[in-house]
Amino acid sequence: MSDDDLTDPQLASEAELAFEGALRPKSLGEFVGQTRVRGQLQLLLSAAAMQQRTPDHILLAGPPGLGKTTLAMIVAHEGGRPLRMSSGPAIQHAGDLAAILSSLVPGEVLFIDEIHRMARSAEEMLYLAMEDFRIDIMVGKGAGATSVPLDLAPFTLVGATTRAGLLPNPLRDRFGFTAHLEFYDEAELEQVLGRAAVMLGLDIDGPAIAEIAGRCRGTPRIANRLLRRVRDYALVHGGRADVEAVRAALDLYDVDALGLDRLDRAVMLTILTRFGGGPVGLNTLAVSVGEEAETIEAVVEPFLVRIGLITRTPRGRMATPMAWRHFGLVRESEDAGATLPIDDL
Ligand SMILES: Nc1ncnc2c1ncn2[C@@H]1O[C@H](COP(=O)(O)OP(=O)(O)OP(=O)(O)O)[C@@H](O)[C@H]1O
Repeated sequence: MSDDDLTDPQLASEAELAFEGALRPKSLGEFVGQTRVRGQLQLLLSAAAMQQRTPDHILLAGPPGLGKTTLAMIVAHEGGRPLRMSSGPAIQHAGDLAAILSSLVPGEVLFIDEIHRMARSAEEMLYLAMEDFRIDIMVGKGAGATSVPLDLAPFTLVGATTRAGLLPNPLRDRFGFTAHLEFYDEAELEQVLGRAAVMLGLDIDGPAIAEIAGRCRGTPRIANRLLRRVRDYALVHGGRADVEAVRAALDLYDVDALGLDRLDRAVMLTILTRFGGGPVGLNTLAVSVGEEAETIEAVVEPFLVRIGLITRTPRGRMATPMAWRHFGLVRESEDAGATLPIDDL
């Protein structure tokens, strides 16, 4: 994706990485929202500190951009522990994992992002490492191969996944605590934005913050990204970041009042105007929009379903009454696909 793809919750670029790093909350107290998860983590970390032991292994599950990496950093920071960062795709052999595990220092926090994408052989090595702080290393090949046990320093594994369902049960069961991160509500996003604006030294008013919060799809990463574009807009136009500036900046980047982008709108308008509101099957929809079915299913649809613009039925995707209203269209009749703008009625 490009840096301009403002509503993609995945991390975009090196520039964004640096920007995010500067805005990341450093403690649980600074971390906005996710009240339940924060309380649970606080308890887990405090109990470990009181008993002077490494905290249990933690699994953070949830969609991209909701704060999993940030929480892993906080777990290390709150306990004054060093942090090692890796990711599933970087661990393609058991040897990759053995190299990391054998060099951990006592109490270190090991963060593995996208842990569901780790190699199967490494996963199996991780079971023993998590349970007994030990791994077996195979030395030699064929009939002469022997396994040599290696003791590890006690560590806390923090795994992050956007696809908790893909993790094998033996791995999932070895985490002492699983946190399910939820999308943020608008009040929480306003707090995220307010905090980021202060850190950026941006002069922005409350209504402008609320306007951005409504468009960022419940995701702090998108909130911060939209704020960056609004800051640019205010800078170039030499004005304050007020509601007008937010609307102008986000209209320029094709992010509408609900946070829909160009592809979301193409999908919705296809369902509404070409298929009379549906039901329409995924593949037919994908061909009509000119996009991969997988992209529609994994990226576009979850958000449209979540905000109530479409429903999934056994016969395909259907637009809801809210969708007709949002696009200013009405369904002409049950069996006809044609639509008329509300203004024409
Ligand atoms: N609760 C929060 N309070 C304030 N800022 C947050 C919060 N959660 C996330 N952020 C901000 O959103 C950005 C993205 O968060 P983070 O990288 O932790 O998400 P993630 O869930 O790890 O995403 P991915 O799965 O793509 O790695 C960070 O820059 C962070 O500043």
